[in-house]
Amino acid sequence: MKREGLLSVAEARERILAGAAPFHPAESVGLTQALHRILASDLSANLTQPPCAVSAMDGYAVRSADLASLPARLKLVGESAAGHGFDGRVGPLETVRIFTGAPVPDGADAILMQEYASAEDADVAPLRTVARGQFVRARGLDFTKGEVLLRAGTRLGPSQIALAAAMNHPKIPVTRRPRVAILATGDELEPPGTELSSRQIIACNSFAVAAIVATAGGEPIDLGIARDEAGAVEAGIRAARDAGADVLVTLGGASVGDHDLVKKALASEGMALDFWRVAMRPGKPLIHGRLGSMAILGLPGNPVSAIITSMLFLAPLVRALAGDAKARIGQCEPAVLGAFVRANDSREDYLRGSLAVSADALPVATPFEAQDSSLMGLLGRADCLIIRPPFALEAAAGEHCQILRAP
Ligand SMILES: Nc1nc2c(c(=O)[nH]1)N[C@H]1C(S)=C(S)[C@@H](COP(=O)(O)OP(=O)(O)OC[C@H]3O[C@@H](n4cnc5c(N)ncnc54)[C@H](O)[C@@H]3O)O[C@H]1N2
Ligand code: MOO
Repeated sequence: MKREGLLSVAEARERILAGAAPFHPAESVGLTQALHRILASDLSANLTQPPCAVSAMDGYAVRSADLASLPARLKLVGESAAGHGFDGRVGPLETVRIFTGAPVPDGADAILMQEYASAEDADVAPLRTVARGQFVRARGLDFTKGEVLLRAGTRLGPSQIALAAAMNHPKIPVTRRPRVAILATGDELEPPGTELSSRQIIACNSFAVAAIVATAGGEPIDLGIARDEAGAVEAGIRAARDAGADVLVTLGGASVGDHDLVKKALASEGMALDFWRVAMRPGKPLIHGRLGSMAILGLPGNPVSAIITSMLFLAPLVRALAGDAKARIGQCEPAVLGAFVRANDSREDYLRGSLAVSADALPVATPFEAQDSSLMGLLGRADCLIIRPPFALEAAAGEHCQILRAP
C-alpha cells in the first residue's frame, strides 16, 4: 500500500526479497565454522543413536518382574558404566549397578533409581516397584542410521551443529556466503583512530552493517569511504562489481541534498531503480535496485537509520540469498508498553527503547524520550525497537505492542 507515494515497510521488504534468487553452490566447512551458515543439502545420520539400549539414570539394572511384590532381595553381580557395559546376563533376582548412559545388560528390562534402593555389599533391597522399560532409552530412540534430520535450507545454530556432530559428520555442506560490499560516502567521514577536525566525524555505520551481514550468514567486504563526488562514488560502485559482490550497500547520500549523489551515481553505472523511499521512521530515503546481478541497497546515512534498515531489509536479503528457508519469517515479538506513546502518522515508526522484566509474562518496552536518528549513544543502550504501525492510535503504558530485539 502506498502512503504519500511511499512504499510500506512490508511491501519494500517483499520487493527486496522478490529479487533474491538463492544460490546453492556448496562448500564443506568444519563444525566450528558452521555457525549461521545454511545447509546446502539434506543431512542424514551416519549412525543410530543411542547405539544400544542405555540407562537414563544412575541406579540398578533389574528385571521388573523381580520387583513386582516387595520386599525383595537382589544379588549384585556386576557393574555397567558408560562406554563399558556388563558382558554377562542378569538372571532372576540378580541386578547390575548401572550409570547414566551405560548399556543396559542382557536380561534386565528396567532401571531402579539408586534413591529407591537400599544396598549393602552384594545385597540390594528395592524400595519401589518399576515398570518394564522404565528409564531405559531404547536403541535408536533419538535417531536411526540413514534418517534425514536436517533439511537443506536450515540455518545452523548451536543445536543444529551439535546434531550434525552427533550424526557423525565432522564437516557440513553449506551454501556460499552472500558477498556484501559496503561503501560509505561523505566528505565528513574518517575511519576510527583518525585525529579529526571539528568538521569531521567517524564513519561508524560500516561496522554495524558488516556485523549485521556476518550475523545473517554473509561475507562483508568493506570498500571504505567515497568522497562526495560523482567520480568517487562511481569508482566505489565499480569496485563492488569487481569484488564479485552479490549485494552493494551504500551508506549516506540517499536523501535530497545537493551532495546526496548516490542515486545519480548508481544510475550512471547502470542501476535499474526498483524504488526510493519507504514510509518508515527512521530510514525513509532507502534506495533499492539492481545493477546486473548485484542487488543494491542504498541506506540513509544517519547511523540509527542505517542500522535499522539493515536489520529490516539487509539481514533477510542476505539470508534469502544464502537459501535460508525461513528468511521471510519476521522476528517481531509481543511486549507491553512501559510509557505512553503518541498517535502515529503515516510512517511506520521504530522507537528505540529499553526492556525490563515484569510480573506479566511479557517484557516491558519503554521508548526513550529522544528518538533522533543521529543518536548512537542512545542506540547503544537500546534493547529493542518498538514498532508503531502507520496511523496507530495513542497508547497508554500497559497496552500491548510489538518489538524487535536489538541484534
Ligand atoms: N530536505 C530534506 N532533508 C532530509 C530529508 C528529507 O526528506 N528532506 N530526509 C532526512 C532523513 S529522514 C535522513 S535519514 C537523512 C538521510 O540522508 P542521507 O542518506 O543523504 O545521509 P547523509 O546526508 O549522507 O548523512 C546523514 C547524516 O549521517 C551521517 N553519516 C553519513 N554516513 C555515515 C557513516 N558511514 N557513519 C556515521 N555517520 C554517517 C552524516 O554525517 C550526516 O550527519 O536526510 C535527512 N534530510
Ligand atoms: O528517516 Mo531518517 O532515516 O529519520 O533520519
